[in-house]
Amino acid sequence: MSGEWWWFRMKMAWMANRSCRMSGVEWRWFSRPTPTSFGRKALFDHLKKNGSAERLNVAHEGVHSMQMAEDGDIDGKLDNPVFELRSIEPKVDDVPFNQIHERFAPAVAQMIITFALPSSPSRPYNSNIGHFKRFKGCGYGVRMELSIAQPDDWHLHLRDGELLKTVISHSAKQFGRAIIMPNLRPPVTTTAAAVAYRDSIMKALQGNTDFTPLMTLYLTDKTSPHEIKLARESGVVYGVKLYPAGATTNSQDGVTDLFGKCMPVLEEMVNQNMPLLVHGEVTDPQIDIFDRERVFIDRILKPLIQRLPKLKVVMEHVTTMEAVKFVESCEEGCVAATVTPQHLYLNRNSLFQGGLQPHNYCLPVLKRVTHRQAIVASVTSGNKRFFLGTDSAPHDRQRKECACGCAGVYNSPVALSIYAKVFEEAGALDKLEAFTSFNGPDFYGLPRNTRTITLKKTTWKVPESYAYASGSIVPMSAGESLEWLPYLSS
Ligand SMILES: NC(=O)N[C@@H](CC(=O)O)C(=O)O
Repeated sequence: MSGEWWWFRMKMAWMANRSCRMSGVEWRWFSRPTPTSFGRKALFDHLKKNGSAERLNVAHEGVHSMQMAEDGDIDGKLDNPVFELRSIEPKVDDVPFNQIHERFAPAVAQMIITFALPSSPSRPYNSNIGHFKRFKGCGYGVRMELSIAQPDDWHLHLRDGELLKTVISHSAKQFGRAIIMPNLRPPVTTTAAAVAYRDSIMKALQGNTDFTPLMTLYLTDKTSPHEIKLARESGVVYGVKLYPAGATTNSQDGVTDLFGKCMPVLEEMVNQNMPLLVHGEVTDPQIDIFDRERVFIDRILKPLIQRLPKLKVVMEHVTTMEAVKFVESCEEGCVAATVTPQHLYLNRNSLFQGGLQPHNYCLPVLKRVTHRQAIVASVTSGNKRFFLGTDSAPHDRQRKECACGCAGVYNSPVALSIYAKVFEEAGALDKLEAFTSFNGPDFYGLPRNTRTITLKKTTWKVPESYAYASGSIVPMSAGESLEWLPYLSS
């Protein structure tokens, strides 16, 4: 090769319904010139002659994309690429191509693999190199991208004032819509307050109308059934949040008498098909903090659902195997759950590793690894009852790193990268899109987003903090390297 880097990109539309004919494909690409070198046409003629039917399917996909690449979106020249493609038997010393298939094929709307064919080290070789090892004796890289329907965030704390202005873009850059939690000070207890809060969010968005806040009301013992009617009529309120009084940040005005004073409101919510969004922890000081979710299910959630089987309920930020089992046992479409990045990715060791870690402290608190594993198993199984809800909950650094630190993990900037990582590690990237982008709107009876977002498998470093006028916020995984960087298509 002529002292240049050769790039070509093979773009495979591995749609779900095409995946089976890909099965069993085993390809490796060798970049170095070998005794038999081919131009592009010769390569595919060769494939036709030597490949099996399945292999030819792959080759045809390849032909399309090479032509697309030639049309100019590729970095480099393709006039007469010289390379050899060999089919090989499974085995040997590096990651086989069929792992790409195993991990991605059923899933992914689209995957782009970039092979860099270096003949000179003059260009940086390691940019965009994915997690695939280089093949022995030859250099090339693989770049991967997942394109999925744009996700929504079904549990988000945006706060107000300066904090709102600081965090809003992190959500609006990635998510189409978000359920906005009402635990401000004072809490958003009326439709009028929800409308006003929505206005301030829209203002903070500074003209970005692609992001839609879905407002919620904060349930109290005093909420009236009439307020639920108003909420429904407003067209901007999508749920009512139940905070047991004292359970978490800004919950002091929450509910103390669910089965008494709140019952008429809950009945009206059934009439209005208005979902109840539940912070599922008891506040009984006798109950160990790690058991509060489990006990809540027995004492509150099960009896509630028995009394009002048609009430739509979202168990927010599930953290235990009991919670996922319970949600799985309920009627699909009636009871669902949001799942945060931290409860899928961390366990309670992360609170204490190397000293107290306040930025991993949230409520419900992180649990044992066995709970995390159970949540991962349910969510990555493709169960429609589970969907993305970050519970991203920013607090000023000083309010986290102090003698009595607030609960809440700020995860908006890293959420999609972490979800993708968890699904990838579970071998379930094919289930990611339903979790991030389909199950939520389906449950809420809203249309799925039509835009797409691309997650690029490239390493990026999470900032240590985000500064704002009165302080700074420390994100989840601050300073760590992550992959799967999201880009919204314009
Ligand atoms: N998750 C948290 O730890 N904190 C949330 C409240 C909540 O959802 O519990 C917050 O508003 O800070």
